This record gives sequence, C-alpha cells and structure tokens, in this order.
Amino acid sequence: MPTLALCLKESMRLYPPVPFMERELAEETLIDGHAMPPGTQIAVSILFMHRHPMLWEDPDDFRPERFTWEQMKGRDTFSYVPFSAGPRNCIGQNFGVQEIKILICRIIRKYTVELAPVRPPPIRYPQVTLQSENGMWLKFKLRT
Ligand code: HEM
Repeated sequence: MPTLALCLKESMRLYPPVPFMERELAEETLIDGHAMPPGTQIAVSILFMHRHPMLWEDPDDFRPERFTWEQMKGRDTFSYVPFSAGPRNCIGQNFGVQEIKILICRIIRKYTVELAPVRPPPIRYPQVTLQSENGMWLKFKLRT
C-alpha cells in the first residue's frame, strides 16, 4: 500500500476527525457485565478506542506500518473505525479520503513542509469534529 495511504490511516487513528458517535439501544444489551435497557444512550469514543493499549501496541506512537497487510492480519476489524462501521457507516469515506490525498499532493508539490522548530504539542479538542485547541505548528517553504 502506498506510503501516503498508510500515513493517512495512522493519522486518522491518532486524530480521528469524528472523535465519537452516539447510539440508542434498540434492545437490552449486556455491556461489560451490565444489562443496559432499551432506549439507553451510548457514546462510543473513537478517540479512546484508537489509542487503547489493549488494541494497539505503543498506542501514542505514529507508526504507519501498522496498516500494512502483514501487520493488519488478526486485528479486530472494529478496533479501527474512523468512518464508523456497519449499515450506518460514512457514505462519503472514499470521497473524503480522495479529497485529502489530492490536497496533500497539491501542497507538497508546491511546498516542502516541516514541523516548526518550536511547536507546542496539539491539544486535542473533541467537538463534533476533532480540532486542535492550539493549532498545528508547521513550516512551509516554497519549492524552487
Ligand atoms: C475524513 C473525512 C470523514 C470522516 C472521518 C467521516 C466520518 C464519519 C463517521 C464516523 C460517521 C458516522 C457518524 C455516526 O454514526 O454518528 C459518518 C457518517 C456520515 N458521513 Fe462521513 N466522514 C467523512 C467525510 C464525509 C464526506 C466527504 C461525506 C459526504 C460527501 C460524508 C457523509 C456522511 C454521511 C451522509 C453520514 C451518515 C451516514 C448514515 O447515517 O447512514 N462524510 N462519517
């Protein structure tokens, strides 16, 4: 799989653009030993799931190779759900990924991009979409 696709997947693992989902239970459901009645509102944190140490080795490390075929073998399909899963998953996911790839290609054709020499780590700010409270500190240099 090309490097860009691997990097994109790993970025969306660490920083899922949609950090959580909500559901209402249609029937009684056993969650972690507790019987939840129908109608219970459930919040599923994609953000926490994507960094859960039971699911990911060194969860905070950026390692795009996690998404090579070899390393994906045996991994629970539901451990990585930036676009949700099941019948109500994101209908725009392929379009969204293509847009991001095109945007990145257009930027790096024109600029070299580096981390800014002084950069505070991004403070995650989960709203409907995940944002950085203190921005993203990068240095753009026009290619000659
Ligand atoms: C990186 C980009 C995107 C991400 C991470 C993303 C993520 C998600 C997630 C997690 C859900 C499930 C939400 C939930 O069930 O509460 C969702 C649903 C949805 N997304 Fe996206 N999305 C992206 C781009 C797009 C684009 C580009 C479109 C349309 C062109 C789109 C259209 C939709 C629609 C219509 C639903 C609702 C599907 C349903 O309920 O049946 N998304 N998306």
